[in-house]
Amino acid sequence: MATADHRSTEVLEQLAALLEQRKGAEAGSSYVASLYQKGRAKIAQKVGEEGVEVALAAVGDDRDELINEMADLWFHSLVLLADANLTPADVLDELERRFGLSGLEEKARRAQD
Ligand SMILES: N=c1c2ncn([C@@H]3O[C@H](COP(=O)(O)OP(=O)(O)OP(=O)(O)O)[C@@H](O)[C@H]3O)c2ncn1[C@@H]1O[C@H](COP(=O)(O)O)[C@@H](O)[C@H]1O
Repeated sequence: MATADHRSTEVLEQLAALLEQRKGAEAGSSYVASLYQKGRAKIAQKVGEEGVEVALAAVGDDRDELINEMADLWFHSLVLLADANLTPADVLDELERRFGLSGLEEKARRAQD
C-alpha cells in the first residue's frame, strides 16, 4: 500500500492551480475548460456519475479499477470546487477540524478510563 507524504497535498494544490488557470482557456482547447463552459449542473452531474462508478468498482473488488475511479471522482470534485471558487485547502481545513475534534474526544474518553 502506498504511504501518504508531503506529495499528497502538493499534487492537490498543483492540480487546483492548473484548474484555476483553465478558467481563462478556450473550451475547445481543454477538457476542464469545456466542463466550466457546460456549467455547474454538468460538473455536479459528472461528480455524481463518478461517485456511482467508485461504488461499483468497490463492490467489484478490483484494486486498480477502484483507484482509477476514485482518481476520476477526486479530479471532478476538484473541478467542482474550483467552479465554486473553493480550494482543496478549504476541505482539508474542515477535515483537520473534525480530526482535531475526534482527537479531543478520544483524549477525554481515555482520561475517564
Ligand atoms: N486528471 C485529469 C482527468 N481525469 C479524468 N479526465 C477526463 O475526464 C473525462 C471523463 O471521461 P468520461 O468518459 O466520464 O466523460 P466523457 O464521456 O469524455 O464526457 P461526458 O460526455 O460524460 O461529459 C475524460 O475525458 C478524461 O480524460 C481528466 N482530465 C484532466 N485531468 C487533469 O486536468 C489537467 C487539465 O486538463 P485539460 O484541461 O484537459 O488540459 C490535466 O493535465 C490532468 O492533470
